[in-house]
Amino acid sequence: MIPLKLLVLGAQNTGKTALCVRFLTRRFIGEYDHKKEMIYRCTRVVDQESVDVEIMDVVWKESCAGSLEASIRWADGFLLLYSITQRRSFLEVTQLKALIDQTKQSLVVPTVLVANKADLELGREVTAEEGQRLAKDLRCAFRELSVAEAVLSVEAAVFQLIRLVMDHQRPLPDRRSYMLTVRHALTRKLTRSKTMQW
Ligand SMILES: Nc1nc2c(ncn2[C@@H]2O[C@H](COP(=O)(O)OP(=O)(O)OP(=O)(O)O)[C@@H](O)[C@H]2O)c(=O)[nH]1
Repeated sequence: MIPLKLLVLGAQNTGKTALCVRFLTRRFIGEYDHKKEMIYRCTRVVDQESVDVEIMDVVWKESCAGSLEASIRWADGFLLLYSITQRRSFLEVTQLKALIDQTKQSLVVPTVLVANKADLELGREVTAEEGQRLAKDLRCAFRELSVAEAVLSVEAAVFQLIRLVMDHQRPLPDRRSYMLTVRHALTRKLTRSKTMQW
């Protein structure tokens, strides 16, 4: 089976490695000393289906635009991270998403925007509402969480992305998002024709 490829992206110090390690081992390890790009491999059961997953953790300092684009081309889905204690990392998300859309040449790219370090409320520089608004603007799902404190939220975010990718890879008429669009269009049409009968 071809593995499903996820890329974790975000500014420096947002918790990218912490999130990968948390998802794979369920443990939170405070400090990491890895200087190379890493690809983690695992198998998870999603909706009764066994799925092979590869997760790439890009080391920010090393990633020049060219290699970042190569990593984006490699990936099927994206976890875009920022830290709620670092407004700069929040502002960088827009640029990263633009690079993803441009590289993928698509406006529908499975992406979950993750606002990390929710345990550091005292140092908060970005509100949850701002995160939600940005996610909507950039056509992403949104999760605010703490990799340090909540393993279940980390799993939920990654599983949400896996489902988005699986849905995206289905033939068009089988996609949940496609079906929803059709359903909404039909409902609108029905409502209009009922209004006309009155
Ligand atoms: N309080 C808190 N600290 C966190 C959380 N997630 C990560 N950290 C800390 O934030 C720092 C950066 O975490 P990393 O996982 O190395 O971040 P990174 O994005 O991979 O960093 P680069 O590899 O430099 O790009 C570390 O000191 C982590 O312990 C969190 O949810 N809460």
